Amino acid sequence: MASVTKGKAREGEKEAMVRELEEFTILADEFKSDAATREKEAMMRKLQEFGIRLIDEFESNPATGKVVAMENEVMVRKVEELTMRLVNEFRSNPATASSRPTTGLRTVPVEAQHSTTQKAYVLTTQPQDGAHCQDVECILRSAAAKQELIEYPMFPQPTALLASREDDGGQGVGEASPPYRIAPIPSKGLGMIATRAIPQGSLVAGERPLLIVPKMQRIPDSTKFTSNATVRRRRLAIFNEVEKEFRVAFARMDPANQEAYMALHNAHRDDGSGPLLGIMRTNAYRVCILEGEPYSGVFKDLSRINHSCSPNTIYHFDRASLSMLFFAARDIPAGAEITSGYCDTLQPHATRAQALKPYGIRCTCAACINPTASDANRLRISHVTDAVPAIIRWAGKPALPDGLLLRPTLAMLELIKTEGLEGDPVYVRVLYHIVLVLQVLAVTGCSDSSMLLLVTKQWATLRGCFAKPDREEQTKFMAEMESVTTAALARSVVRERAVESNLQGNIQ
Ligand SMILES: C[S@@+](CC[C@H](N)C(=O)[O-])C[C@H]1O[C@@H](n2cnc3c(N)ncnc32)[C@H](O)[C@@H]1O
Repeated sequence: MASVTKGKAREGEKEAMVRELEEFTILADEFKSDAATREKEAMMRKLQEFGIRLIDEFESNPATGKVVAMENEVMVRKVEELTMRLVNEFRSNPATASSRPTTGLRTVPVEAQHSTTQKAYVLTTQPQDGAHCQDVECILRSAAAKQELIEYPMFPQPTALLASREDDGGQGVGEASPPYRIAPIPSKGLGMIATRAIPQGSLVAGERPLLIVPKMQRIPDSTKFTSNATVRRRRLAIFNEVEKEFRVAFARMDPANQEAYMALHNAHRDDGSGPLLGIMRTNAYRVCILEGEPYSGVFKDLSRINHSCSPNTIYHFDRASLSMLFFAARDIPAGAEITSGYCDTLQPHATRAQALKPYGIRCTCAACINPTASDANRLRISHVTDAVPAIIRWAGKPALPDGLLLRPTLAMLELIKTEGLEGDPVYVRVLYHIVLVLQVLAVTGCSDSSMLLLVTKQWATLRGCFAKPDREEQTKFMAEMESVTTAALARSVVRERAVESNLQGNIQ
């Protein structure tokens, strides 16, 4: 299996691999109901995580996935190891051994393994804070997931900007209203249009989902399969069961939210997905992780945002307000379409085109129409790595020229802007590199502080558009700042001494 992950696997091989991994997940569920020990449960979780990540990678990018090839290989080896252990345990476990055939995963009978006591999911309406039409219907895997959702610090906060239905009847005009309207876009269906200029870093929209569901559709405990059920049949059965689950949650939703949900686009009408699942699969954003499991949500307005390979937004899910926040990645003029990236926009055109297929999208943006130069640019941009250690080394060596790192980092920033990738984390990373270099130059008196202030402000604004850094990231950031400042001070002392000795030399 590892050989097909080396980047250039054919479409059929990838599909087979995805199908196999889906089966691992099914197997994982079956096994879970029999797992008696902690070790087995931990194994299951790991296996599922790897399975989910791999399926994600391969579905979104059939050539290499979003991760680099090395990482892919390591992941696949781990999945293989875990699966072997799992299957061996399965066979040697007296509770399951007799019912397990020895002919591989495809023919594993499911019916003998289901726990009838295990509850499949928990339905809850959150946050119930009194905001009209702003409650979110949630299908959660467990009561523990619900606890994790509602025990988040400061939960529930109001949404940052109410959706247009709340304050001006959806007209989208006036300063208090959202700066957008939903309108038809040629050859894209509906889309989101800026009704006024939105400066870089400003909030475009804050909206709670209509429905939150687990991202991975699992086989419910009640599902029965015959021992020779094909993958396709199992898949359809899963779709059916999920649709039933969704229907129960849908029935609990506010009628206005039900109407908004059913009005959304469905690109999965012909693949066996029911209407509720089809709409979820077309419109969902990943929202949060609960009990280690990713969840998706669909939105009345945000799900109208169309794809671009040069998106003009940055978004993250804010757990405290249970809402998705969209920000302008660059200045958005009034009348421009507001867009997001449905795929990894640093990947080449061919890979992006594959990832967009499930949405029925044939992208006609500038980077897709004329991909040769753009692919080369994006490849260069994707190679940007953490340059902080290099900056610290440069700062600590006063003999190295002042412009050594500034010129290439500024050039990279321009390249990212040319490709319209200000919404990608790489842009913030390069801004950070420039801030550090300018700091060193300012301390050594080699640049004026106005540029430093300007770039620092831009970096801080855009950094705030992404999810808050966790404690580990914050600690790393503080340590980096300290190292750069220390190196800059040492550099400036050496420079001052050199100037002094030059002066003395001139006087003598
Ligand atoms: C999440 S919906 C976006 C809103 C949708 N346009 C609507 O009318 O509700 C995704 C669907 O929008 C369309 N779409 C999104 N981005 C597009 C693009 N760049 N070009 C063409 N169609 C696009 C596709 O039909 C896709 O399945």
